[in-house]
Amino acid sequence: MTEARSDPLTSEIAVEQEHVDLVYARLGEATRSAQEVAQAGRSLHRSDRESYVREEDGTRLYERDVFAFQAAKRLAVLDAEHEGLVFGRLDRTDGEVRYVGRIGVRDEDYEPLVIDWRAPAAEPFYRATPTQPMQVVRRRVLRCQGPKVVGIEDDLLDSEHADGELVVIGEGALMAALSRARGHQMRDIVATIQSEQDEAIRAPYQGFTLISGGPGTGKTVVGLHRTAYLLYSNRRRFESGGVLVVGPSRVFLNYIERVLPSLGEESVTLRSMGSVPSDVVATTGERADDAATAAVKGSLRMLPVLKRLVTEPFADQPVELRVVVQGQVLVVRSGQLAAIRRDVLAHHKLNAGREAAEKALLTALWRSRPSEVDMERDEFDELVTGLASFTMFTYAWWPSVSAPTALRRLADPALARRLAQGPLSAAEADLLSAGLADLDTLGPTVADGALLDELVNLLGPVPPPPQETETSLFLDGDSDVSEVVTTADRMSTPREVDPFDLPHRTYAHVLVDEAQDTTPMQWRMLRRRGASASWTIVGDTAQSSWPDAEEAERALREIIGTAPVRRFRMSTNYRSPAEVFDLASRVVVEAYPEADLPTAVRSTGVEPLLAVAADVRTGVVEQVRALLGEVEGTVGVVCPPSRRDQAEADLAAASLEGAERIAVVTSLESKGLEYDGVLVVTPDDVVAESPGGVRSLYVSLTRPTQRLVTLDEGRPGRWRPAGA
Ligand SMILES: Nc1ncnc2c1ncn2[C@@H]1O[C@H](COP(=O)(O)OP(=O)(O)OP(=O)(O)O)[C@@H](O)[C@H]1O
Repeated sequence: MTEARSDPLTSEIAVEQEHVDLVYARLGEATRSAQEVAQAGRSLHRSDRESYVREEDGTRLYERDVFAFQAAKRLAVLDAEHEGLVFGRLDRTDGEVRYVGRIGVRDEDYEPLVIDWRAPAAEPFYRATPTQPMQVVRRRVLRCQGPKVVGIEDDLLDSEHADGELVVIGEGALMAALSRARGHQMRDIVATIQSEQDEAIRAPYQGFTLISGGPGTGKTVVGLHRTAYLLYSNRRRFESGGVLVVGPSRVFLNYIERVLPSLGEESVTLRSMGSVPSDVVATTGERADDAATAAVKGSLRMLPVLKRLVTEPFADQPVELRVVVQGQVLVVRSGQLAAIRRDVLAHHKLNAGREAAEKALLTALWRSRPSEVDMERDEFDELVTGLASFTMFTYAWWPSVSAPTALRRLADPALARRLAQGPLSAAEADLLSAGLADLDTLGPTVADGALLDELVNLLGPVPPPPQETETSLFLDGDSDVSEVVTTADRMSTPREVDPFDLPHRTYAHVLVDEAQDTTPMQWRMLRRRGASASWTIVGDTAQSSWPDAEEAERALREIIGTAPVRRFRMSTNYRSPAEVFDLASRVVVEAYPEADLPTAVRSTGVEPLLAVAADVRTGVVEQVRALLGEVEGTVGVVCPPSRRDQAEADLAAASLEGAERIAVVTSLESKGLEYDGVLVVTPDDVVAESPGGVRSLYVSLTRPTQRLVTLDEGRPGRWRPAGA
């Protein structure tokens, strides 16, 4: 007892535990009572179908139900994460004490026990500083595991108003949070959001909010917390309209996917850039193209090529229409067919044009009839459209074309060269066709996604299939119809059934992370999903993998148009130790002097290790073994694409202790991620094999939270800055 009193941390924890217990007890009560009300409501409906719950009961039922449902949902997530519902406390100059948490909880008298972190009353928790204390004397961060308080970190903001009894513990929550080892998933920062981050999080939703800043400045977490904030402050708009969060890769999404649920938000669609078009095409991809091919596929110069592609007739299409009417042969010849095609495509998308094409064919046939054909126009049309030869012709001559079927055609080098003449050089056209050779076997690459999306837009949705019996009549066997949409295509594009429907899903808010990598074609794809949305765009041009930064900028400016723009710059690197970031920034400024360099706040006293090995494969295993011993958390092995699989196999074969903490990634895949220890394998190859060159190496070098090791082959690499 005396011992507990003499230890200020223990007694302060006990005080906070009391309040946290109160909150959990209240939540338990509310959950039970909501279940009872819901149960009562259900039996009311069951016992008397004609009667309704009285309005006010209904509202209460709704409120409690929602409250308990939300609370139960959030608690399930929090328990799994071992993080607390209540994480902050403010002691104010007027003596008021406010607790801040992931959701707001009130007691029976409607007095707040905890304030939702997104509520205006919680703002001083994030904005108050010693120079502008906003009536806050002490800011306290509680560290909880589930409902148990396990730690406290205080910031004294206004010592003048602190009375003698106020206990201040720890050196501040931020440093404590930053020095903790990382797991394989990103954690929320709700307890330690910094003032400049808070401003971006709470900015109004309208127009475009652009958040920039160097590596590790919290752009991603800020974007995600902003999403949670927008849902809280404008729930009706954003929950019904939908929020889309786009990240660079599937690996990245796995890394961030817990952040929003831990903040109580689950109604958000997360998509990797490769899977954005999954609402309109069945197969999407995460494969990367090589640097040069990606540059061609991502460029706006692809647009005229795709436009030509959709109007280009298939090689095996019939060249002449012949039907027999009243014993007379009527013919529409190839020149006339071409004119009809041009005319219909001037007014219709290909997949919406068959009906108009049919009408034009009927008119052409009608005009060509000899005088022996003796019938009215209506009768003539009915007769001709009932002829198998006519229907078979129209399906073969005007097939419905799916986007993958169209894109696949560009794998033919001769066709690619012909259609690309002008916008692309012959060498670029060859890269394009070679880059589509694996489309059928391996599926699309990330860059193909935007091309497929553009094609869906140009072709229009594939119309519904004809009746089953007709399908087998016209689709089986005949080589003329080999390019029409296959049954597999049809089944795989279930959304493309209503020709009048907008094929793309649209959203009320779009968050684009790592936006510096978004190619112009991808911006077009994203814009279709957010035509009337507000946007948050997060990025750092110094980390761009896109070779033509100016073209990407132009594409973004075009999306923004005249909409209001708000800009925020994050200035502090919370991830990398100063020693690591110093090396990384020297590397990037040599090639990219305008890089926006943040200030690293933490120092570990350990310089990066620049190692050289005669044999890279054994070197990798040795260095990873050492790193596993030096850091508690994750170890990332960042490789050039050509060495990734080998490194993974060698590390698996070595069966190192702690192997579950290792992740092997390419420099491109390491975008947005972080590890406690990082080994960058052959940095010169990272530069040579990545579209962004030195900028991609900069990304790799800025992934560690603790230790950085680089490994050169044979001798010190050319990438090293002078003096390193
Ligand atoms: N206020 C904060 N409190 C605690 N940790 C923070 C804070 N801000 C950022 N961090 C941590 O810093 C690290 C980097 O954050 P994040 O990945 O969002 O940065 P980024 O700017 O997106 O980086 P990059 O551009 O390199 O991808 C994360 O571990 C994040 O949790």
